[in-house]
Parts: sequence; C-alpha cells; structure tokens
Amino acid sequence: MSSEELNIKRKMARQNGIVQPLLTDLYQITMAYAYWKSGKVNDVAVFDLFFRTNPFQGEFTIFAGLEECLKFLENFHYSDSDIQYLQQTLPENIEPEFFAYLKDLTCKDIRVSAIEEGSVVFPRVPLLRVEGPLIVAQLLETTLLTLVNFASLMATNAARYRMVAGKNVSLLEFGLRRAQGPDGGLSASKYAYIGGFDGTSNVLAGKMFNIPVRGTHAHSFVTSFSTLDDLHSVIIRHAETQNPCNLLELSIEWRKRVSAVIDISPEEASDGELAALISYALAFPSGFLALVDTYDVKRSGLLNFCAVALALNDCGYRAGGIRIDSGDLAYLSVLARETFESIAEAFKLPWFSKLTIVASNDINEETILSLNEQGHKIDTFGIGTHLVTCQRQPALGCVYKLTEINGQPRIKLSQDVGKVTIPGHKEAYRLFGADGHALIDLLQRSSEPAPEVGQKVLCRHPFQESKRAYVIPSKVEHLYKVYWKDGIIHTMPKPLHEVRQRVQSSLRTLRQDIKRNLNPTPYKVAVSDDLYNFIHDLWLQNAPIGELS
Ligand SMILES: Nc1ncnc2c1ncn2[C@@H]1O[C@H](COP(=O)(O)OP(=O)(O)OP(=O)(O)O)[C@@H](O)[C@H]1O
Ligand SMILES: O=P(O)(O)OC[C@H]1O[C@H](OP(=O)(O)OP(=O)(O)O)[C@H](O)[C@@H]1O
Ligand SMILES: O=C(O)c1cccnc1
Ligand SMILES: [Mg+2]
Repeated sequence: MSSEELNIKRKMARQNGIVQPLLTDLYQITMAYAYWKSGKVNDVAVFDLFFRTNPFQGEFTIFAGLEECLKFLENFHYSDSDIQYLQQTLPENIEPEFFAYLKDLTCKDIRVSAIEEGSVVFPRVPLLRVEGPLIVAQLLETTLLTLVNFASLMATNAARYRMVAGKNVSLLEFGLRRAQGPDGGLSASKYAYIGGFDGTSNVLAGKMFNIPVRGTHAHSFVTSFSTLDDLHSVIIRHAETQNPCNLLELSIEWRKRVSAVIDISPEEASDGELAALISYALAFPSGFLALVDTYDVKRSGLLNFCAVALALNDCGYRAGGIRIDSGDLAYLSVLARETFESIAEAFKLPWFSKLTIVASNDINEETILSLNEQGHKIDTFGIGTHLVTCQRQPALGCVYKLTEINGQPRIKLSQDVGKVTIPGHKEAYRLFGADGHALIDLLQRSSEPAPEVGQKVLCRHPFQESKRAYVIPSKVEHLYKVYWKDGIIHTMPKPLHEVRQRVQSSLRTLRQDIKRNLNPTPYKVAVSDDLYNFIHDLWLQNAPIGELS
C-alpha cells in the first residue's frame, strides 16, 4: 500500500468525532486572539510536552497516544459551524479578520518530533516537541495533552498488570461499564491492549482498532433459568457424525457420575444453573465457557459445568472452561483445577485437566501479587474497574511548556525546583551501559554534537550541582523522530500490535530494580554540562533579585 493510500485509510479509521479543534480550553482561543492582535502571527515557537512524575508510585511510564495526535494534526481545521460558534461565544469586540484567519488555519507549518509510541519514558524528557507558528502550536496544547495523558497512563497501568501477572497468564479488559464514559472506555480498551492485555470485551474497540474481542456470560443468564423445564430444545448434532444427541439427558447422567468422583451430592446442585449451562452450551458448543459462582462454586457450579462439558464431549465438542467472579479466587481456582484433574483421570480425558480458569471481581495489581504468593491456578484474569479508571492514580500530569520563541530560550521559574522548565530546543538520548541495559536519559541542546559510543559523557542532574556522573555508553539511542512535517505524516506510526510489542521490548531494556513493585530504583535523567550551564545562566537572568529590609 502506498503511503498516500495508507493515509486515506487512516483518515477513515479516525478515532472519533469528538477529537477536533474545539476540544480545547477556551483560553487557547482567547490567547490566540491576543497573540494575533499583538502582531505575533509570524512568531515561531517551540513547546515541549512532558510529565514530571511517574504514575502508580513506579519509576517508569509507557508513552502512548502519538497516533491519535497525528490524526488530530492531519484533520485540524475550524469548520464553518465552529467559526459561527466562536463568533457567538467570544466577546463582540473581536475583529472579524481574526475569524477569517482561524478559518484558514491548518498544521502545515507545524513540525512534531516525538519518542516512538510504546517506549518507556521518564520525567522531564519531552515526549513531543512541537515547533512552528506560536499561535497554532499554542492552539494544539490541550488536545495533545488530553490525547497523551490518559493514553500513557492507561498503557502504563496495563503494562504493570502484565508485569505482575507474568507472561503465561492471559489478561482481558472488561472495563467498559465502569469506565469514565464512552470515550474513556474506548481509549481504555485501546491502550490496555497496547500495554499488554490480550483482548477486550468492548466490541466497538474490537472493530475500530482490530483488537481481539473475548467474553464469557453474566449471572443474569444463569438466574434467568429456574428449572430444567425452562429448556425448550435440548438436541445438538454430533460434531462429526451429525447424529442427534440429547444434551440434557447426557448432562444429568454425567452429573451423577461426576458427583461420585468429587464427592458432592447432585441434589445440592442448582437445576436452574444446569439448565442455563446446557442452554449456553447448545448455543456455543465449541469452547463452552461457563460462569460457575452464581450459587456455590463447590456445590453447584463446578459440578454442573463438568456435567455439561462431559456431555458435550460425548457429542464431539471440547469445552473451554469456567469463570469465577466471587469468593476466594486462590482457593476456588485450586479447587477447580483439582476437580478437573480428578475427572481427567477418572474418565481418561487428559485435556480436561487443562480447562481454562478465568477469574474476575475487582482485581488489581495487589490482588494479583497476593494471589501469586498464595499459589493459584488461574489462566486468565478479567479486569475492569481498577484497570480502566486507573483507580490507583487517576491522572498523569503531562504539561506543555514554551521553551523557545523566535530562537530565544524561555524558562518558567517556580518556587518548586521540580517545576522549573528546561529551556531551549533540545535533543534526548538514551545511553546504554555495558550490560545492555538503559542507563540514563540525557538531554542536550540541539546545537551540541550527539554522544558517541565509547566516548565519555558528563551527565549532570539538571538542578543539583553536586550530582553528576561520567558515562561511557555502549549504545546511544536518539529518542526523537520527526513524525509530522509540511502538513503530512512524515514517519508512519506503527500498527497497534507492533506498538504493543514495542512496549515489551522497551521494558526489557530496563533493569529489574527499576520495574519492581515496591520501592523501585529511580531511573536517571540528566542534562549535558552545556545544557546545565545554559539553564542556570538563564535562571539567574530571569530570577529577580530581592531586597531585604
Ligand atoms: N485469595 C485472595 N487473595 C486476595 N484477594 C482476593 C482473593 N480472592 C479474592 N480476592 C479479592 O477480594 C475481594 C473480594 O471482594 P468482595 O468481598 O466484595 O467479593 P465477594 O463477596 O467475594 O463477591 P461478590 O460480592 O462480587 O459476590 C475482591 O477484590 C477480590 O479480587
Ligand atoms: O470487577 P471488575 O474488575 O470491575 O470487572 C468487571 C466486572 O464486571 C462484571 O460485574 P457486574 O457488572 O456483573 O457486577 P458485580 O460483579 O460487581 O456484581 C464482572 O462480573 C466483573 O466482576
Ligand atoms: O465477558 C465477560 O465475562 C465480562 C464482560 C464484561 C464485564 N464482566 C465480564
Ligand atoms: Mg463482579
């Protein structure tokens, strides 16, 4: 496919209609007018988009949202109705020529350099550098922030769940019903996938982003059946012979045989639940997956499931497994696995011991860590609320700061040293140590030569004079690529599944102690000696000298 065709396809796959130039704060537009009126139309600015602290008490962040930013730049223009709305909304004294100016605005003179989506990133290192006409670059602030902040927070959250769950467990995102509204839900599904989830229950996200969709069934399906008489049809054709099989008769027969093996009386099991499971099995005989905790996992759900799964086996179908949504998930998963193993042995069906156990119910990072410690037999976690609402930290604080105007550096001072901005047009490099791990991120002035492999570089803490170190990198990675230039996408963002792989490969470059859950070691972000002096000279020039009296 040519890049033009790809571009067209991407336009069609635009995330949703609400991402548009008016999805911004009013002050961007009032500032645009004031800039325009004060003759700043030809001013050229550089803005950095970065965050100051890693989320979730961690020491890393996953950068996400870049593709959506590029789509936004591509489509950026004020429609007639946008202009009309602004004319009605802004004060009457606004000169009509300003609206004519807005009408023609596009991002053709903007250049965006960025870190690759899916990379691990760290505080103060700009994720995006936006250069171009001051007014346009200013107008992009809020929308770019909203596209990067939640995306990166979600991708980081998902990557953390993946890390604690380990690579042999499946992770499904079940959060749409609990998410921060429809758009929060859609974004959560997309970035959970990027962060390492295997699928989502969100069907629209599946369609829009080509993410695998997965699911089981709800308690309502079980409770809608009360007796075996609720079953209307009970016949299924054998998968190979096509002979009719009576799934109800077979299931009742199997329930008796299984109850003898696992020592649970069939009288205790719910017939309504059995009817529901048979009915679901008739609809989805291959990979039949049943919710087993509606009444009692041990005394009813497991027995009924095993009965239907064995009946299906007589008809030539292999069941998939169970979902447990309440109770002690470690204990119940071990119980379920032991039950499957007993049946596998009793009836000489080895595959039965490998049936999938899905667990859900308010799961978060701590629950998974605790379940790991206790020993569990869960194959798949279904995770909603804590994942998609990022309950442990609901926002990532990315900011967008002016660092240069018309070639002149700008600094924002603050009582809080951590909030002082690093001025000027900069480059970012990741320096790798002898063992191949990422060692430090280094910010330099763009006029400086890039660090070189095997050459000693002085890396300094941006604000603490005594903190510095020499590094001899074994590899140097320039973190920025130009993604947007001359009104078109200059570097094509990678497809979702490649961004998802990038997250895992990028995380592998970090030392384990930086990724650990409890008290992780901070990763170092430094500035070159040149940039250090530049920051501090500018700081002195801009800080007023007080007078004591
Ligand atoms: N073995 C375990 N170790 C640690 N936490 C667990 C374990 N098993 C379950 N949990 C967690 O404990 C919490 C149990 O919540 P709660 O008491 O509200 O649910 P429940 O009574 O089991 O189910 P429900 O109210 O949905 O019927 C959930 O957050 C669940 O993820
Ligand atoms: O627990 P979460 O991580 O948010 O995962 C999604 C939850 O959504 C469903 O619950 P449902 O809406 O049926 O409500 P309930 O289980 O809380 O009763 C499902 O049974 C999960 O428990
Ligand atoms: O498919 C499921 O099991 C599911 C989907 C959404 C929420 N809870 C569970
Ligand atoms: Mg639940």
